[in-house]
Amino acid sequence: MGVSFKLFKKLNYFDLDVEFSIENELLVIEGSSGAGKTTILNCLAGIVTADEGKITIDEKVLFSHTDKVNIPAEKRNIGYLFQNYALFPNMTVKQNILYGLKNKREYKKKATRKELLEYAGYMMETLGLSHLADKNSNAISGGEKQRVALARAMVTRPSLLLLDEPFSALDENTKSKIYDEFRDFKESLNIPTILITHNHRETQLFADKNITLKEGRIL
Ligand SMILES: Nc1ncnc2c1ncn2[C@@H]1O[C@H](COP(=O)(O)OP(=O)(O)OP(=O)(O)O)[C@@H](O)[C@H]1O
Repeated sequence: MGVSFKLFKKLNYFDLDVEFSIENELLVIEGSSGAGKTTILNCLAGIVTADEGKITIDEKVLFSHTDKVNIPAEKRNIGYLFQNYALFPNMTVKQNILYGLKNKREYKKKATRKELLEYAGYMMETLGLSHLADKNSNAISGGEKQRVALARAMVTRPSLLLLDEPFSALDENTKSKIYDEFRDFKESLNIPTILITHNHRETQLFADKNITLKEGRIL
Protein backbone atom coordinates (compact mmCIF):
# COMPACT_ATOMS: atom_id res chain seq x y z
CA MET A 1 0.00 0.00 0.00
CA GLY A 2 1.00 3.65 -0.18
CA VAL A 3 2.86 5.39 -2.94
CA SER A 4 6.17 4.46 -4.50
CA PHE A 5 8.04 6.15 -7.26
CA LYS A 6 11.22 5.77 -9.21
CA LEU A 7 11.81 8.59 -11.66
CA PHE A 8 14.49 9.46 -14.15
CA LYS A 9 14.23 12.51 -16.35
CA LYS A 10 16.77 14.57 -18.24
CA LEU A 11 16.33 18.22 -17.25
CA ASN A 12 18.06 21.32 -18.60
CA TYR A 13 21.14 21.27 -16.37
CA PHE A 14 21.12 17.86 -14.67
CA ASP A 15 19.17 14.61 -14.50
CA LEU A 16 16.36 14.00 -12.04
CA ASP A 17 17.04 10.58 -10.54
CA VAL A 18 15.01 9.68 -7.44
CA GLU A 19 13.39 6.70 -5.77
CA PHE A 20 11.15 6.76 -2.69
CA SER A 21 8.04 5.31 -1.10
CA ILE A 22 5.62 6.49 1.57
CA GLU A 23 2.64 5.05 3.42
CA ASN A 24 -0.20 7.17 4.84
CA GLU A 25 2.24 9.77 6.10
CA LEU A 26 3.67 13.15 5.20
CA LEU A 27 6.91 13.40 3.27
CA VAL A 28 8.61 16.79 3.15
CA ILE A 29 10.89 17.54 0.20
CA GLU A 30 13.37 20.34 0.83
CA GLY A 31 16.02 21.66 -1.52
CA SER A 32 17.19 24.88 -3.08
CA SER A 33 15.44 26.57 -5.98
CA GLY A 34 15.69 24.59 -9.20
CA ALA A 35 16.65 21.29 -7.50
CA GLY A 36 13.79 19.43 -9.21
CA LYS A 37 11.15 19.37 -6.48
CA THR A 38 8.21 20.60 -8.55
CA THR A 39 9.22 18.28 -11.38
CA ILE A 40 8.78 15.30 -9.05
CA LEU A 41 5.25 16.43 -8.18
CA ASN A 42 4.47 17.10 -11.85
CA CYS A 43 5.63 13.59 -12.79
CA LEU A 44 3.51 12.06 -10.03
CA ALA A 45 0.47 14.10 -11.09
CA GLY A 46 0.94 13.14 -14.75
CA ILE A 47 1.52 16.70 -15.97
CA VAL A 48 5.12 15.88 -16.92
CA THR A 49 6.26 12.47 -18.17
CA ALA A 50 9.45 10.93 -16.82
CA ASP A 51 11.89 9.38 -19.31
CA GLU A 52 12.14 6.22 -17.24
CA GLY A 53 10.71 4.85 -14.01
CA LYS A 54 7.61 3.58 -12.30
CA ILE A 55 4.88 5.11 -10.13
CA THR A 56 2.43 3.04 -8.12
CA ILE A 57 -0.34 4.02 -5.73
CA ASP A 58 -1.81 1.24 -3.60
CA GLU A 59 -0.16 -1.21 -5.97
CA LYS A 60 -1.92 0.30 -8.99
CA VAL A 61 0.61 1.20 -11.69
CA LEU A 62 0.15 4.81 -12.88
CA PHE A 63 3.32 4.99 -14.88
CA SER A 64 5.76 2.39 -16.06
CA HIS A 65 8.37 3.10 -18.67
CA THR A 66 9.08 -0.58 -19.31
CA ASP A 67 5.41 -1.63 -19.50
CA LYS A 68 4.45 1.50 -21.47
CA VAL A 69 1.80 2.52 -18.94
CA ASN A 70 1.01 6.22 -18.52
CA ILE A 71 -2.37 6.92 -16.91
CA PRO A 72 -3.51 10.46 -17.82
CA ALA A 73 -3.50 13.12 -15.11
CA GLU A 74 -7.30 13.34 -14.79
CA LYS A 75 -7.54 9.63 -14.02
CA ARG A 76 -4.83 9.49 -11.36
CA ASN A 77 -6.99 10.71 -8.48
CA ILE A 78 -4.26 12.93 -7.10
CA GLY A 79 -4.94 16.20 -5.29
CA TYR A 80 -2.49 18.95 -6.25
CA LEU A 81 -2.11 22.32 -4.58
CA PHE A 82 0.05 24.41 -6.92
CA GLN A 83 2.66 26.86 -5.68
CA ASN A 84 0.56 29.93 -6.55
CA TYR A 85 -2.78 28.28 -5.56
CA ALA A 86 -4.08 28.74 -9.14
CA LEU A 87 -7.65 29.58 -8.12
CA PHE A 88 -10.02 30.65 -10.88
CA PRO A 89 -10.36 34.39 -10.24
CA ASN A 90 -13.77 34.78 -11.86
CA MET A 91 -15.38 32.07 -9.75
CA THR A 92 -16.67 32.02 -6.21
CA VAL A 93 -15.00 30.06 -3.40
CA LYS A 94 -17.60 27.31 -3.71
CA GLN A 95 -17.26 27.09 -7.50
CA ASN A 96 -13.49 26.78 -7.14
CA ILE A 97 -13.82 23.97 -4.63
CA LEU A 98 -16.43 22.08 -6.63
CA TYR A 99 -14.45 22.44 -9.83
CA GLY A 100 -12.39 19.44 -8.77
CA LEU A 101 -15.54 17.31 -8.98
CA LYS A 102 -16.57 18.55 -12.40
CA ASN A 103 -14.35 16.25 -14.38
CA LYS A 104 -14.53 13.35 -12.03
CA ARG A 105 -16.12 10.50 -13.94
CA GLU A 106 -15.52 7.68 -11.55
CA TYR A 107 -18.02 8.76 -8.89
CA LYS A 108 -19.61 5.38 -8.58
CA LYS A 109 -16.42 3.54 -7.79
CA LYS A 110 -15.61 5.34 -4.58
CA ALA A 111 -18.51 7.59 -3.72
CA THR A 112 -21.68 8.96 -5.26
CA ARG A 113 -21.83 12.57 -6.39
CA LYS A 114 -24.12 13.32 -3.46
CA GLU A 115 -21.57 11.94 -1.02
CA LEU A 116 -18.82 13.97 -2.61
CA LEU A 117 -20.92 17.15 -2.43
CA GLU A 118 -21.54 16.45 1.24
CA TYR A 119 -17.81 15.92 1.67
CA ALA A 120 -17.17 19.28 -0.06
CA GLY A 121 -19.47 20.91 2.49
CA TYR A 122 -17.67 19.15 5.31
CA MET A 123 -14.26 20.27 3.98
CA MET A 124 -15.46 23.88 3.76
CA GLU A 125 -16.73 23.72 7.31
CA THR A 126 -13.57 22.08 8.63
CA LEU A 127 -11.37 24.65 6.92
CA GLY A 128 -13.57 27.56 8.06
CA LEU A 129 -14.71 28.52 4.56
CA SER A 130 -18.48 28.08 4.74
CA HIS A 131 -19.16 31.77 5.32
CA LEU A 132 -17.07 32.63 2.22
CA ALA A 133 -18.80 30.18 -0.12
CA ASP A 134 -20.36 32.80 -2.39
CA LYS A 135 -17.52 35.31 -2.31
CA ASN A 136 -15.46 35.83 -5.42
CA SER A 137 -12.08 34.17 -4.94
CA ASN A 138 -10.40 37.50 -5.80
CA ALA A 139 -12.02 39.09 -2.79
CA ILE A 140 -10.53 36.87 -0.08
CA SER A 141 -7.23 36.98 1.82
CA GLY A 142 -4.08 34.98 1.10
CA GLY A 143 -4.70 32.65 4.03
CA GLU A 144 -8.25 32.04 2.85
CA LYS A 145 -7.03 31.35 -0.70
CA GLN A 146 -4.60 28.82 0.71
CA ARG A 147 -7.46 27.03 2.47
CA VAL A 148 -9.65 27.13 -0.65
CA ALA A 149 -6.80 25.58 -2.66
CA LEU A 150 -6.41 22.88 -0.01
CA ALA A 151 -10.16 22.17 -0.02
CA ARG A 152 -10.13 21.94 -3.81
CA ALA A 153 -7.21 19.49 -3.74
CA MET A 154 -8.97 17.37 -1.11
CA VAL A 155 -12.50 17.37 -2.44
CA THR A 156 -12.12 14.38 -4.77
CA ARG A 157 -10.80 12.27 -1.89
CA PRO A 158 -7.43 11.81 -3.57
CA SER A 159 -5.21 8.78 -3.04
CA LEU A 160 -2.21 11.11 -2.89
CA LEU A 161 -2.01 14.77 -1.91
CA LEU A 162 0.69 17.03 -3.39
CA LEU A 163 1.35 20.41 -1.76
CA ASP A 164 3.86 22.70 -3.48
CA GLU A 165 4.95 25.38 -1.02
CA PRO A 166 1.41 25.82 0.26
CA PHE A 167 2.35 28.41 2.89
CA SER A 168 5.04 30.43 1.13
CA ALA A 169 2.78 33.29 0.04
CA LEU A 170 1.46 33.97 3.54
CA ASP A 171 2.63 36.67 5.94
CA GLU A 172 4.12 35.55 9.26
CA ASN A 173 0.97 36.09 11.34
CA THR A 174 -1.26 34.16 8.97
CA LYS A 175 1.37 31.45 8.68
CA SER A 176 1.43 30.74 12.42
CA LYS A 177 -2.35 30.48 12.49
CA ILE A 178 -2.51 28.21 9.45
CA TYR A 179 0.34 26.04 10.76
CA ASP A 180 -1.77 25.21 13.82
CA GLU A 181 -4.80 24.47 11.67
CA PHE A 182 -2.82 22.36 9.25
CA ARG A 183 -1.24 20.31 12.01
CA ASP A 184 -4.70 19.36 13.32
CA PHE A 185 -5.95 18.81 9.79
CA LYS A 186 -2.97 16.61 8.93
CA GLU A 187 -3.82 14.23 11.76
CA SER A 188 -7.24 13.62 10.24
CA LEU A 189 -5.98 13.27 6.64
CA ASN A 190 -4.62 9.75 6.68
CA ILE A 191 -3.49 9.75 3.04
CA PRO A 192 0.03 9.85 1.60
CA THR A 193 1.01 13.52 1.36
CA ILE A 194 4.06 15.20 -0.16
CA LEU A 195 4.84 18.76 0.88
CA ILE A 196 7.51 20.90 -0.73
CA THR A 197 9.01 23.68 1.32
CA HIS A 198 12.04 25.94 1.69
CA ASN A 199 11.13 26.53 5.30
CA HIS A 200 12.76 24.17 7.78
CA ARG A 201 10.22 25.05 10.44
CA GLU A 202 7.54 23.38 8.33
CA THR A 203 9.67 20.24 8.15
CA GLN A 204 9.96 20.20 11.94
CA LEU A 205 6.23 20.77 12.37
CA PHE A 206 4.79 18.39 9.79
CA ALA A 207 7.25 15.81 8.47
CA ASP A 208 6.90 12.11 9.17
CA LYS A 209 9.77 11.67 6.73
CA ASN A 210 11.92 14.21 4.95
CA ILE A 211 14.41 14.31 2.13
CA THR A 212 16.58 17.03 0.66
CA LEU A 213 17.00 17.27 -3.07
CA LYS A 214 20.11 18.65 -4.76
CA GLU A 215 20.45 18.81 -8.52
CA GLY A 216 17.88 16.09 -9.02
CA ARG A 217 19.18 13.65 -6.44
CA ILE A 218 18.24 12.80 -2.88
CA LEU A 219 21.07 13.75 -0.51
N1 LIG B 1 10.19 19.74 -18.77
C1 LIG B 1 11.44 20.09 -18.49
N2 LIG B 1 12.46 19.76 -19.32
C2 LIG B 1 13.72 20.09 -19.03
N3 LIG B 1 14.07 20.76 -17.93
C3 LIG B 1 13.12 21.13 -17.06
C4 LIG B 1 11.75 20.82 -17.29
N4 LIG B 1 11.02 21.32 -16.26
C5 LIG B 1 11.90 21.91 -15.44
N5 LIG B 1 13.16 21.81 -15.89
C6 LIG B 1 14.39 22.29 -15.25
O1 LIG B 1 14.56 21.44 -14.14
C7 LIG B 1 15.09 22.15 -13.04
C8 LIG B 1 14.23 21.90 -11.82
O2 LIG B 1 13.02 22.65 -11.87
P1 LIG B 1 11.89 22.51 -10.74
O3 LIG B 1 10.82 23.50 -11.05
O4 LIG B 1 11.50 21.10 -10.60
O5 LIG B 1 12.70 22.97 -9.45
P2 LIG B 1 12.20 23.28 -7.96
O6 LIG B 1 13.13 22.55 -7.07
O7 LIG B 1 10.77 22.99 -7.82
O8 LIG B 1 12.47 24.84 -7.86
P3 LIG B 1 11.66 25.99 -7.04
O9 LIG B 1 11.95 25.73 -5.59
O10 LIG B 1 12.29 27.26 -7.53
O11 LIG B 1 10.22 25.89 -7.38
C9 LIG B 1 15.22 23.58 -13.46
O12 LIG B 1 16.58 23.80 -13.78
C10 LIG B 1 14.35 23.68 -14.69
O13 LIG B 1 14.90 24.60 -15.61
